[in-house]
Parts: sequence; structure tokens; C-alpha cells
Amino acid sequence: MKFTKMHGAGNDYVYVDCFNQTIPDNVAELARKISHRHFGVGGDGLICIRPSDVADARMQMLNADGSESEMCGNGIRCVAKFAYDHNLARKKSMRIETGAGVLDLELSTGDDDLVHEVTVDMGAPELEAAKIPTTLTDSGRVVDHAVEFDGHQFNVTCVSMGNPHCVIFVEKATDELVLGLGPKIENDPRFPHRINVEFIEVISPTEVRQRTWERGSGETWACGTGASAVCVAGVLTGRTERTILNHLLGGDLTLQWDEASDHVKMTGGATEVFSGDWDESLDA
Ligand SMILES: N[C@H](CCC[C@H](N)C(=O)O)C(=O)O
Repeated sequence: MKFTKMHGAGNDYVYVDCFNQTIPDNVAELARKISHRHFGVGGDGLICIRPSDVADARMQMLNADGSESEMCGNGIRCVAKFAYDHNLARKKSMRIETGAGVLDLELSTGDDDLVHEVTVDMGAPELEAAKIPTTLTDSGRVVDHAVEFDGHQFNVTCVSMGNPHCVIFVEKATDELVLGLGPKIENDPRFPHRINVEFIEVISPTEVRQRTWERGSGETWACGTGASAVCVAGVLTGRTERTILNHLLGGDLTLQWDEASDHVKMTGGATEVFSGDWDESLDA
């Protein structure tokens, strides 16, 4: 099986072209094996680029633990780059099907005619607690909601960008918070589908710094759906403006929550790192 390693802002996945090859049926097991940083290729998960009946391609995204997510913001930019650069869809305006619907993307190429930056219309955020889902409240939104995790008091804002996010604004996004509390919040029973957790330091009304604990993958160097959720949470809680620059561990993303359309737009890089062949039969 041919694979390509790509990253968006340091959020790295193993990408497989399912237009031109068949891959093993058990994609959950494949995701666990191939994502392993010591026994596999290494990555935050596996992304299958599949043909679509309704769009230019379909993204199937699996976390490193084999669980499937509805959406991946950094992943979808890389899928667009792969589709353009490898001639699956030679278009600068592209539509990609995800578990969260079909999204529109705009691709920017350099002098080399390779894609370097992609803007994704991430759609409208879902704020209704039951639809995120979270049981933190019986009805309505969870915005700066006081809650206790593991004996610590926080104010959290929950947003779904197709997948669920819990945004927490903090003074300092320490290891203790991200690595210590991240997994506890991910698996808290008040998030019935588990949750991705974003720890955010506000630098100014137009600039934030993000660390992410991802459902199913642990700490990652960036999270595009998370960064979009942060843009929304910042506006809802009056901390930031509608357009922000978000510094993640592996790079920057620009986010804009458009008032008229209610859609969030995300712009960031997409990078191909290397390709190879994965041979299951070699796995002892
Ligand atoms: N890193 C991804 C999100 C993966 C989310 C996944 N961990 C989940 O279970 O929803 C992004 O750039 O949006």
C-alpha cells in the first residue's frame, strides 16, 4: 500500500490514496498500526482519500487509537493539496465530503504550481449542548460554564465543528493542564462521545496561543477544527474579535467567524513530507 506523510501546522497524518489502490478493510487496525511512532510510520492518525459521489473527494479520518472522527481541519487542507498535486482533482476550488458534510476549499499555489496554502469554509458552529454532545447543561449553550474537573475549577465553552470541542481559556497552557488534565476531560462522562480539548492563552483580541489534547490521539501540534472552535468561543465570551491569528505548536492558522454567513473560515499551510510503501506482511 502506497502512503504519503503530510502535515498541516505540525498535525501529521498518514494519507492513503484510495482512488488508485484498495486498502485493507479494517481501517481502524491499520490506523493504530501505521500511526505508531515506534512500530509504524508515525502520525496523529490515518486519513483515507476516497472517491465521492457528491464532491471531488471524500476524507475518512481515523485517530491514532483507531477511532473515527467526523472532521479534521488540518487533514482536509492536506487532502486538497494531495488531490491537486497528484491529479485526483486538478481544481483550485474544490469540494470535499467529510463526516460533517461537504466543505468548500480554495487552494493557493506557488510558482512551482504546488499547493502551499488552503482556505477551508468550515461551515457554521453547532452550539446546542445536546448536539455537541455534552450533558454539562440540560438545554442551550455551554459558554464560559463553570465546571470542576479532577478537583480544579474551570470555565469552559463547548463547540462542535462537526466534531466536539471543549475550549478552556487559561493563564498558561502548562504540561500539567494539557497532559495531566487533557485525558481526564477527554474521557469525562459528561462528554458522551469523548471530546477534543483546547487550552488557550489570549495574547490580544486578535491573537491567541493554543495547545490541544485530542480525542483518540493525545497531544497534537495543531488542531484545525479546534482552532475554529476557539475562534467561535473567543467571540462568544468577549475575549477575541471575529478574525484571529492562532499560534499552535507546529505553526499558525488564521481564523475568521463571518457574522453574515455564520461560517468559520480557516487558512493554513499543507505540506507533503515523504511517501513510501506499507507492507502488512512485514509486520511480525
Ligand atoms: N486534528 C484535527 C481534529 C481531529 C479531531 C479528532 N481527534 C476527533 O476525534 O475529533 C483537526 O485539525 O481538526
